[in-house]
Amino acid sequence: NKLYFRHGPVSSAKTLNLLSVAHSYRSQNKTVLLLKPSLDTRFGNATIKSRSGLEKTADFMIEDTTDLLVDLQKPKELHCILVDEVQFLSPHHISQLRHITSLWSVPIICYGLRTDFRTRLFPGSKRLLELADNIEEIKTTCYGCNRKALFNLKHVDGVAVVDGPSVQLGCEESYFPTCFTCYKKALTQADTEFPSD
Ligand SMILES: Nc1ncnc2c1ncn2[C@@H]1O[C@H](COP(=O)(O)OP(=O)(O)O)[C@@H](O)[C@H]1O
Ligand SMILES: Cc1cn([C@H]2C[C@H](O)[C@@H](COP(=O)(O)O)O2)c(=O)[nH]c1=O
Repeated sequence: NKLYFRHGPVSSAKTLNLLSVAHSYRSQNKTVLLLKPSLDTRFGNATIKSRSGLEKTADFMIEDTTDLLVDLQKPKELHCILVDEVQFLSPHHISQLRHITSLWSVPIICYGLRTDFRTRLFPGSKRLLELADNIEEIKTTCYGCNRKALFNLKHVDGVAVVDGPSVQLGCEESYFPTCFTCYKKALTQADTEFPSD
């Protein structure tokens, strides 16, 4: 059974896609487990919510200390596991998900960001790129033009930034999906260098 990584920039409808897949399984009386990192508290602890307004409750929250191979209980019948905000999981949790696909014979579909606002891979996303059978891009347009968005531009008080911690929960007021050209332009306007190598 396969491990999937469906990645896209902020606001590309990743959560909407996850909720739609969950709905499809459940409408066929199939069992899905919805997982998310406990770090993501934006919409209340166990809520998986899309900007479209749709939401569902997570079945299991993954803490830093969670041992998925011990703490996650397999239901009698299980057809799929869906994981939201997967960029916040540790590489170890990603490895454990990889093992669960074969131990439980179940597909696992992970949704999340590939890179942070500094253009760097999140550690969990890096591990997924290494371990996933299937890597799919969820596309959206740049907020500044009509090209495809690739990066996540962070604004603080309306000014583009590339400094600060990788993780800071937020919505449209902080992060915008952008193409390379608009990302670079916003940094230039803020007198900030493109992240160095
Ligand atoms: N008021 C709205 N009604 C319907 N769809 C919306 C609304 N606001 C945003 N959306 C859509 O929701 C999607 C993004 O939501 P979400 O699933 O939260 O994305 P992501 O998980 O990638 O951040 C976009 O496709 C956007 O067009
Ligand atoms: C780019 C970026 C994002 N985050 C946070 C902001 C949100 O809480 C989530 C992304 O949610 P979405 O459903 O994909 O919009 O991640 C962060 O902490 N650091 C970043 O660099």
